[in-house]
Amino acid sequence: MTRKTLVDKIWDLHVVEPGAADLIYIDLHLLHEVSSPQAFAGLREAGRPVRRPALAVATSDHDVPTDGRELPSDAGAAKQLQVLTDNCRDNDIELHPMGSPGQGIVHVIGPQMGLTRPGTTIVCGDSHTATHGAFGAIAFGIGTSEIEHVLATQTLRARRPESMAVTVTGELPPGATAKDLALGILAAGGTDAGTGTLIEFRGPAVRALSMEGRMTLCNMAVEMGARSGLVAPDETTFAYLKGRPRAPRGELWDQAVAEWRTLCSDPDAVFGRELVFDAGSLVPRVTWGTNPGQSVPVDGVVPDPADRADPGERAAAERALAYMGLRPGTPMREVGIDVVFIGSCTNSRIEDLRAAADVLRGRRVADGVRGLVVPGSMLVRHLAEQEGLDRVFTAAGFEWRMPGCSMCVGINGDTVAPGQRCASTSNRNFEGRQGAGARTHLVSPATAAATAVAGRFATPADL
Ligand SMILES: CC(C)[C@H](C(=O)O)[C@@H](O)C(=O)O
Ligand code: SF4
Repeated sequence: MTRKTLVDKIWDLHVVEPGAADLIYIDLHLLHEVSSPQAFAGLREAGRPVRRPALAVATSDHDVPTDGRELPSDAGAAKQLQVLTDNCRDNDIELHPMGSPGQGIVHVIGPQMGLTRPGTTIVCGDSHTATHGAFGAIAFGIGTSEIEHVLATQTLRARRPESMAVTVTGELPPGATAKDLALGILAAGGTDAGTGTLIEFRGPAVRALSMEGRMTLCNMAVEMGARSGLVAPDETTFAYLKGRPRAPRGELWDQAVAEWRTLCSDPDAVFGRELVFDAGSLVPRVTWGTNPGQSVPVDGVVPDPADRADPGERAAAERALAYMGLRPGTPMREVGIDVVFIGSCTNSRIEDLRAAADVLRGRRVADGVRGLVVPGSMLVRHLAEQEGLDRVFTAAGFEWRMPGCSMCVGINGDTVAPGQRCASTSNRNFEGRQGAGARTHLVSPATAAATAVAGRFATPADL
């Protein structure tokens, strides 16, 4: 009887050469235009080919305009997209460029194609690679020199991460979503609770989440300082993957599922760290500060920094409130907003758009509010249009955009103006993230939609 965590089991299966940092085999390497150019340049200079081009898949997501233009107005962004195209062509790597049916945010297209699979190792030059962990994969972000190493060898030198268990007990109450759960766990544990670990999310409330909800949760594991997060695969995982274009078929499918069923932590596995969170009393949340751990219930108030005993925390809270332009004690429901962004690899999948559209059907955004819906991929956009969601959004006064990272990080030009307040379904509310001086409040898609209608923070139940 072993006492291994799921992370250790998957890791062990991938060790090519043990060491202080192991050399591990990488099953899937995802690429985008922002973090890959130098890695390809390094290979070229060294005269080395890409070792396993068939195990790499690239997409254009961060730089792409989402307003229908064919090229970014920024010359640097246009160049980056062209360089990715050239690198993929020269190295025989599958690319989903702007405008193509498979294009989308890298963390949205991997799962939707059935490329993201249980028990695999997945890397990408992007911190939110953790999203893929929802399928029971070890998936984490890497730096440029590591991208080059993976391209050249299909392996990576990496320290085995410590396993952390985040056990979510109880049941999510109606109205509370996976995003609220992620924000709740972050508020409870803080943004360093998982530093250096790989978090296994488990417990009944996690099992009850859809695959898309699990992706939202794992996406935000990195905001707890973790290298990544994962969820052991189960029937929900298999049902999601079955029939996807790149998923195994026929006999291979049956074999794969039989193998995937063995992927779980042993009952008495030892975790380096543990956090237990009760989902039973969770309500929709909204961030008030400048890190994702600083959130309160939507029916709460802006906290008072003076209540913090720790001087460092107090100073950080004061600084956050100054940046956010908020006064302690203000009910969040009285805080007016200028922009609502529904998108990003956290919340731009079809269930997210359905949740937002359900709230917006037959309603209008408040006067003066700008609303943007940016689907995570061309496929999500297409599915949404088939269901008529695009018409719900446009009738409500939202802009219906082309897929990409967009206002999550603002490098494609979709930004929030200085001093403006944005209710955003993304994962980071750092200073300047959505534009210089922009004030970001992280919320779920349902809360974002209700907030757009009310013009101030609101939940669907408030409308
Ligand atoms: C541009 C990219 C490397 C970056 C990341 O690593 O996460 C971005 O996706 C982000 O979310 O800030
Ligand atoms: S959507 Fe945002 S968080 Fe996700 S990869 Fe793009 S920029 Fe990063």
